Amino acid sequence: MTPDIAPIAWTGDSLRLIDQTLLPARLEYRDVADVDDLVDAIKRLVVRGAPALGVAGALGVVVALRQADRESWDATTRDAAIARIREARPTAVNLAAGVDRVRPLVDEGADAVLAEALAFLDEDVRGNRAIGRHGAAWLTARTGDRPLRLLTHCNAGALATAGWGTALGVVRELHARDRVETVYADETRPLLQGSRLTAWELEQMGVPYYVQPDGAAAGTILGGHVDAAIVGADRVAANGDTANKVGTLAVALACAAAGIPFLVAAPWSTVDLATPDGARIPIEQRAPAEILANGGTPVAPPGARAHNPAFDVTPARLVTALITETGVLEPARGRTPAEEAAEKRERGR
Ligand SMILES: CSC[C@H]1O[C@H](OP(=O)(O)O)[C@H](O)[C@@H]1O
Repeated sequence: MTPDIAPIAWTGDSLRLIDQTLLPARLEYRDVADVDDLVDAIKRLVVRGAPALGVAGALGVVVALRQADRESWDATTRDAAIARIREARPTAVNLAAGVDRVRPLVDEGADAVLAEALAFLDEDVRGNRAIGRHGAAWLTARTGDRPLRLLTHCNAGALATAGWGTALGVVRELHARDRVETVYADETRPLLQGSRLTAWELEQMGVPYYVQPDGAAAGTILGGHVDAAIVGADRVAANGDTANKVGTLAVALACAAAGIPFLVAAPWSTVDLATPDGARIPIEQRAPAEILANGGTPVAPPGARAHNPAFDVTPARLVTALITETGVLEPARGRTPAEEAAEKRERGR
């Protein structure tokens, strides 16, 4: 399925990425044919968002194999390069899962790996469309037929996936049904994925929205201006605890205090059953300069220290609904991904 906004694609020779650090001012692409380039692109968030990182990981193995052929790497050098891609960012389980999805095919060569990676890309887009349908159905079943006022945090749109989006995929589906009154998009300090990327996507969709400071979210929610919050995820633990962009926990707490739904939209590729709970999810700590400077200009005194976690963890008891491509589970009511996965396996037998 060809996505309308394709943040990641294979050109035949290289991995083509939308350079998300330049949006919304400039829509430019970066063609990556070198492992060092890809690791840099992942670390600098040229490509970002858990599902997008998964596909970048899978296609990144093709990049490594093609480079290994060009530069006559031995297997040890090749495997070390693949490991560097896999470990480029720690929190989104999708990156490792994407590499692991194609890793068994490495000895069959780049073409076999590419076929599997492109199948993975297509699965992600299809899954996101299903997430949109399941999320829209869950919300409309609980809110009647009035248009909804939604709140998002960070960017979980087409740009964060192989296409369509997860949290914004639900917004797109609701918008297609004329069920969105407005969206409050948290700007999402420090890298502004909300004001730069979510706002850009909402403009493309024609959805009315406000950009707001992250610190305004609780007041907007408790002020009665929001019917539901919907966010993405970078890793969902087996018990339903969810890691997402820093500031998400505050949104979830405000939703609980206001008695409105807090929804997480994520494909099963973001669920990590090997991680039992949120305490075991590795949280990426990013550079102090992202906090202490603005566009390279210091904003804090020279001696300032920074605490810059890229993510926080929302406990399952605050997650009203986890929207996946196979349906909706309700962790706050005790339904865990581990239980759901076990039942899916039983049904599959
Ligand atoms: C659809 S998952 C998007 C998820 O990833 C973002 O993190 P980053 O921009 O640092 O890659 C953020 O947590 C989003 O919710």
